[in-house]
Amino acid sequence: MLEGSAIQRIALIGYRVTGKSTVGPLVARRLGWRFVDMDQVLMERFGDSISGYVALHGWEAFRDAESDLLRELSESAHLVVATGGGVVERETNCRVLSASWLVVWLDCQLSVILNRLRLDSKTAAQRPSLSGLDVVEETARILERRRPLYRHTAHLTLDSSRFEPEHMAEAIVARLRNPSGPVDF
Ligand SMILES: Nc1ncnc2c1ncn2[C@@H]1O[C@H](COP(=O)(O)OP(=O)(O)O)[C@@H](O)[C@H]1O
Ligand SMILES: O=C(O)C1=C[C@@H](OP(=O)(O)O)[C@@H](O)[C@H](O)C1
Ligand SMILES: [Mg+2]
Repeated sequence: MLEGSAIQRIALIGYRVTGKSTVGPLVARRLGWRFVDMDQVLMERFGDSISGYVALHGWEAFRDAESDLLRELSESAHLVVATGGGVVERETNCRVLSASWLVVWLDCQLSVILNRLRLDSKTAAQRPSLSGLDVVEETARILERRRPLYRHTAHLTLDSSRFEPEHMAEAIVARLRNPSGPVDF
């Protein structure tokens, strides 16, 4: 487990639409730290949407770029990062995160995820199909596979189906200031 005084960076992990990109800036603002959304940086590097890039180059190329960026960010201090939902697909990423970040898993109920996926305007450009299956089947299957990876990698878990973004940001800051506090909300 990380020591409180050693925590220099916070990573938000979790499935698509669990609120990583929404909660991250709220945490950074409270701490006076920098916020980075990995998907935004990757789209700037690609000069393309995630959907456009994956259609041309495939998921492995996306995962390579994502892993390179995570390693780069792991050199910085006073940083809050919203990862992409698939960052845990690479074991090396999980090891890097657990070792040198305070990792917060935003968990969420399947029904809420499906609803947010349908409503969120970023879905078409930033969340291309992972499997070719229909979205309900894909989400259920991939969530089941990833949940143990998120759980294993995280130091703190918050239920994004139950809490508002501001409330979760508050809980994350409280955990940073008191590392022996509760690990689940
Ligand atoms: N705790 C929450 N309660 C209600 N809506 C939320 C919550 N967190 C995120 N949302 C909404 O869900 C959508 C996806 O959020 P986003 O931050 O982009 O998720 P992620 O980065 O995890 O994919 C947005 O429309 C956002 O407003
Ligand atoms: O679930 C995934 O594998 C992905 C999630 C997306 O990010 P969000 O979790 O912010 O939607 C984005 O990184 C990309 O489409 C891959
Ligand atoms: Mg996001």
